[in-house]
Amino acid sequence: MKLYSAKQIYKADQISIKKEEIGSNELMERAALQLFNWMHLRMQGAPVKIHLFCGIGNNGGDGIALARHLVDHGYNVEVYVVNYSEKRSKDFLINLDRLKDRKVWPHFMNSDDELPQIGGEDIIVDGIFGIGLNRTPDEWVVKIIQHLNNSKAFILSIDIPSGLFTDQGPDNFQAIIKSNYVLSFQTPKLVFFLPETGTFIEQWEVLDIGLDPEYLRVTETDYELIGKNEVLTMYKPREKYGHKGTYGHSLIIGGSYGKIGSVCLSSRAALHAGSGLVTSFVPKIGYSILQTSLPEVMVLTDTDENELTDIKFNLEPSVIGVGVGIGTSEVTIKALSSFLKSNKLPLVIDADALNILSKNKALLKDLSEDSILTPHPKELERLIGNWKDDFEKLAKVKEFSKKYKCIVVIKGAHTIIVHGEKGYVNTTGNPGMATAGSGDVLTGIITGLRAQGYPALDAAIFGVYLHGRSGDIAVESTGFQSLTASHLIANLAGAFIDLFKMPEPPEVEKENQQN
Ligand SMILES: NC(=O)C1=CN([C@@H]2O[C@H](COP(=O)(O)OP(=O)(O)OC[C@H]3O[C@@H](n4cnc5c(N)ncnc54)[C@H](OP(=O)(O)O)[C@@H]3O)[C@@H](O)[C@H]2O)[C@@H](O)CC1
Ligand SMILES: Nc1ncnc2c1ncn2[C@@H]1O[C@H](COP(=O)(O)OP(=O)(O)O)[C@@H](O)[C@H]1O
Ligand SMILES: [K+]
Repeated sequence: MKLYSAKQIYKADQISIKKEEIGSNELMERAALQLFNWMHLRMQGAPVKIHLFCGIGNNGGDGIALARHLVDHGYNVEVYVVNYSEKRSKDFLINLDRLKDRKVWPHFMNSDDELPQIGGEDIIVDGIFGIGLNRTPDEWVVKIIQHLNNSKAFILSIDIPSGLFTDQGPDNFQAIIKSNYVLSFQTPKLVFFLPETGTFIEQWEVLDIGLDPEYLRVTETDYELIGKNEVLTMYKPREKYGHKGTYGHSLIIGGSYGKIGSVCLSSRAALHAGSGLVTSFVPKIGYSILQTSLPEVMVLTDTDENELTDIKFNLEPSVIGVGVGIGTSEVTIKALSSFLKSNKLPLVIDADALNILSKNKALLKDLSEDSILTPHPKELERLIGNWKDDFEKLAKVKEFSKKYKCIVVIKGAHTIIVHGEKGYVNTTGNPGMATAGSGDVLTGIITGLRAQGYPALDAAIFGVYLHGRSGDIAVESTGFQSLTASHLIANLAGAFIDLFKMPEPPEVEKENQQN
């Protein structure tokens, strides 16, 4: 699913109005009806108090139009206009008049002097600012926003939590509504998925207001949301006459004294991801451990007992996953440096290999083309330096990706895969995956996919999706706390099978089928 910028949404808006020969207020009416239907379906006329806080732009206009529908259906409504500017939008004014026709008089708020009382069981509809926010709100508006956040009421935001910029980082975190639910028009916004701003959204849903499908289809976006539909097109079926050679050979290079487990996890994950053959290259200390715990995996060893000192092997793998558990000792840095200098094979680079690259930036130019780097936030910071907000981070990663012709997997709650100017935002995974070794499993999965001939970008995107999906399947039986990295491997099979599961029909349809 594409993630459109505010500029693109406004463009879609204009094109739709022109093509359909409708007024902009008709589009607002569509939006308001969608909002109303969503609420009405869930509330079924319940006499709960609904406080609608509306700005003076089109987001506020949506709120005012929604208020009219709620009033028409007998809901218990209180409307407030947060009067932060004299420049009221045309469609806001049209809808304000329509509301007044129903003898509903909003409270106009020009300061934070009189903040309304809001009960814990009430509902707040947040229509103060939408995607038109272009500067930090005034202090008195921030106070109102704080007042709403401090209430115990359920907050439903129209389009985007008020105070959140669509395409830039926030400068005042106090000025943002903390939404329980966001009903976002046509497209979710990138900020819903970034670590700094994603915390302002508990749940979101897209309402289709029928913006011009042609424009939406042909318009390229900087970011895409990755779900099942997106990865299904990448999936490579197994061939009837395929043999283990068809599905590639993964070489996992890693480990040091006390950290052989990471290599076990990566190697096992590569196998479960479908790699035809898997070999692990470890210090001697890892030999018996791997041979006993993973009979399917072949093992090569360094000349040193405890750490990697000389990475040499007599085989031609399809891809190499390097870095898990290697440490950053001088000898290992040397071994990795000379390996990278001579290597031409595709790479997946993780953990301490990334830390070594960070300390020895000259090595970055030795990476084979389309190498996949999988840093967690701390490793990323070492690699690209710190950032002022998530947008600066993304811009820096894009530059890095272009400069070194590599793919960067920014791991986190919504992992983002960056390739040049484009970012792919993953939707699977859960906080249970914040556990030791979880990243080692991801390295193995991506390596295993790359071995099977998936292009680098597909391997990174599909690998991240599968990793998260197996976490989501695992958590159903482990709970968040007890999920371990090994569960992620055990449930990878389920993640593959789930790709081809038909979606469950809604309950209503199931009942109809039975009758
Ligand atoms: N596009 C679509 O498909 C559809 C969109 N729809 C809805 O429209 C919403 C966008 O509406 P919008 O453009 O009127 O902007 P909105 O967010 O209401 O802000 C209002 C104005 O406030 C101003 N302003 C900005 N920051 C400020 C600040 N800190 N303090 C004070 N003032 C500030 C700024 O004007 P300025 O003062 O800069 O001239 C801005 O224009 C969108 O989110 C959705 O809900 C639907 O109706 C149907 C179809
Ligand atoms: N809250 C979360 N939601 C979803 N995925 C998460 C969350 N926390 C961590 N993960 C995933 O778990 C993995 C953790 O990787 P990493 O920090 O390298 O772990 P380790 O070094 O222990 O192997 C990443 O793939 C990350 O995206
Ligand atoms: K809003």
